Amino acid sequence: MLSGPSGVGKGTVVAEVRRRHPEVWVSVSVTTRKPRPGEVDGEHYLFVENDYFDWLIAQDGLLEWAEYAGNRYGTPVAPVEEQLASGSPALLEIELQGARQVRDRAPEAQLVFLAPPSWGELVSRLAGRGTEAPEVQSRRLALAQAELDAAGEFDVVVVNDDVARAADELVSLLTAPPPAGP
Ligand SMILES: Nc1nc2c(ncn2[C@@H]2O[C@H](COP(=O)(O)OP(=O)(O)O)[C@@H](O)[C@H]2O)c(=O)[nH]1
Ligand SMILES: Nc1ncnc2c1ncn2[C@@H]1O[C@H](COP(=O)(O)OP(=O)(O)O)[C@@H](O)[C@H]1O
Repeated sequence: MLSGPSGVGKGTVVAEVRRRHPEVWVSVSVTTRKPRPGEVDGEHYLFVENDYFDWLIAQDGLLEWAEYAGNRYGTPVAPVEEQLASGSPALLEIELQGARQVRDRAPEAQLVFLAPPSWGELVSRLAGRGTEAPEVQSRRLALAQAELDAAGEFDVVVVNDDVARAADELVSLLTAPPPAGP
């Protein structure tokens, strides 16, 4: 499971993992957020209405869900269970509250935190992406500060200095998790 502050490069690193290792299975989340230009329904997210999200919660259809910066995001449980039953790992890209829920529900899950090389680099990546208005960026950066403070809750911290290197490190963690600590 991969978490990290907005703009650190989670989407970019996961896309690189898929490009290099098409065999890696990545969960597609549902969200009430509106698609950004270039985002494909069913590929990046399943974009849904609030009512449908409520229905999924009522059906126990989500492994975890959270509200983040004014929108809701959740992991459909059935595909993840199917994937794990097949004996192969599942990669979930989710935010901190969701990561905590998964940790409580599945203590064997491996939690990976993607960290920026520096705070300044995070700010400039988020601004450079240019998909959010400045006030939305500020909101996400305030959340980012809290997320960085929680990095110690994760099993592994991967620094996204270089996309290819970070993607390789993530794949090696998926295929050969480190031994459990004491
Ligand atoms: N809890 C939870 N968080 C999710 C899920 N899918 C995406 N997220 C997180 O929601 C946050 C906002 O995602 P998004 O709006 O796509 O912005 P971006 O990560 O900055 O590109 C990010 O931290 C994602 O990792 C999910 O299924 N559950
Ligand atoms: N290792 C990297 N070095 C430089 N820029 C990066 C790197 N990883 C991602 N970026 C850029 O940072 C911005 C945010 O990346 P994105 O994947 O959208 O982040 P997240 O999904 O964590 O919000 C994008 O413009 C992306 O091209």
